[in-house]
Amino acid sequence: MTISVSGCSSVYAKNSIQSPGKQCKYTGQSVRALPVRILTVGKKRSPGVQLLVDEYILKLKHYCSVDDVLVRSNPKNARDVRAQVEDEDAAVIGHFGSDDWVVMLDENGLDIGSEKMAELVGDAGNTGASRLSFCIGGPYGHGRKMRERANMSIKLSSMVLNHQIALLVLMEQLYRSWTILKGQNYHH
Ligand SMILES: C[S@@+](CC[C@H](N)C(=O)[O-])C[C@H]1O[C@@H](n2cnc3c(N)ncnc32)[C@H](O)[C@@H]1O
Repeated sequence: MTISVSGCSSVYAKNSIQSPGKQCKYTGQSVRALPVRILTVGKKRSPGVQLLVDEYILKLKHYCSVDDVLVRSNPKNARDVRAQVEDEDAAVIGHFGSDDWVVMLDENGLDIGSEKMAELVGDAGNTGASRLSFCIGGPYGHGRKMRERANMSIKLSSMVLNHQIALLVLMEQLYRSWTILKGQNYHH
């Protein structure tokens, strides 16, 4: 099942007190804030990345709760890539509730801008889901089961990113999304 993330307006409200930047269809409306869970497949994180992750979790806590979960890469020490990806899929999917709205991060996913990302966050609150989950794959990406489970797949760039960099870009875009939804002066 997929959702549409179209229809953002980029009208700039010059006379607004908050002087918001580009807007989306939910700007100024009340949006149901689903708790967010981000699952990243990988090994131990670098301290520098962890500092930034913690900083964005603090920023995001003004808007929604954020659960940052590191899923161990190759959890069963499989010897071939296919088995490794299947094991990683199973480990990640095991963290999802049946009513999670799951967004898969993938370099071949849907190319959306920041306003549409804000709409994705707003739309997720209207799906009936109880949590918005994002998943970032391991060194070989996601497998078939994850692709079947995900409600949608998005790209952050046309370039392939290291999973730790993908996590940071995702967190910054979630923060940006909330400032767009709230009409705050961050996104220009
Ligand atoms: C090192 S990449 C894996 C690349 C691998 N070629 C693959 O098959 O996906 C690890 C993870 O980071 C995320 N990622 C990397 N580049 C991305 C991009 N441009 N957009 C969205 N997610 C990306 C994806 O979740 C990917 O599974």
